[in-house]
Amino acid sequence: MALFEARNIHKRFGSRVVLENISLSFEAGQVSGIMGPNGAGKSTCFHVLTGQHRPDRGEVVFDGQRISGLPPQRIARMGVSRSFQLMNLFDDTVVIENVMLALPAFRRRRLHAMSAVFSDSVLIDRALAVLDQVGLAARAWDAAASLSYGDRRALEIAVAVAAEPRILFLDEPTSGLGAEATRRLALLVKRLRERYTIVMIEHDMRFLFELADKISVIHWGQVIAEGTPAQLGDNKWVRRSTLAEATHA
Ligand SMILES: Nc1ncnc2c1ncn2[C@@H]1O[C@H](COP(=O)(O)OP(=O)(O)OP(=O)(O)O)[C@@H](O)[C@H]1O
Repeated sequence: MALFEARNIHKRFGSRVVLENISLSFEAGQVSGIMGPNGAGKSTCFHVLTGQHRPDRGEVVFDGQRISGLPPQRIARMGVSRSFQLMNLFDDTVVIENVMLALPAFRRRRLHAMSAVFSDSVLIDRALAVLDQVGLAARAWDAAASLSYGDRRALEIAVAVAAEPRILFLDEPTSGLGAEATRRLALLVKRLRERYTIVMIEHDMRFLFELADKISVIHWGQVIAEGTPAQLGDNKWVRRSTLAEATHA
């Protein structure tokens, strides 16, 4: 059975139906991708999967348990972590603090003063281990605001990873990144896939096709195609988009 499933999801805003009847499944240990044109409903779908939106019909099941309708914080505590399209970091702090605040051990200790947090070697070691996973351990004590755009994206992923998820949702991880930062992010996702089940929305087809085991194409609020990158290479919509991307590159 898949680790995570969406079954017959329907979502409308007022009279606008955004998701018609979406079914998706993500296998443990795989990287799954979601692609589709602007406005197809990908972000809405992500919001439904991770609990920010409640579906009007259908259900979301994680590890055999129905999670649709639960508050997003509860879903997160069950092991579902996500990054957001807009970076969501504390800029007036150091890099490691962003990670420490997201550690379950931090919440369990109920430490309120940051000075207490910084003298807690267990929290520091755990946060450093997380930063090491994303290649930022050497920047731990630097100001968060001093990071490059690519490193900020890696820190955002570290914050999602700090929650010790079983499944990691990444919302357009390459958005705003240049070629070099995108290449480094691809290496990071390859490292993270050893530990986590990953689902990502992505516009960069080259990135997605290099990393994903399975890709679902969403269009008009429906899944119009699904398969391995090799299987999707022949899909009419995918070929058109790849061609468009190549001619704009
Ligand atoms: N909270 C909302 N209220 C009303 N309409 C919304 C809301 N959220 C999204 N929509 C509409 O739903 C449609 C799908 O939006 P969504 O952001 O899910 O698409 P997307 O595939 O992620 O697009 P993009 O690739 O541009 O990010 C759009 O027409 C959008 O205007």
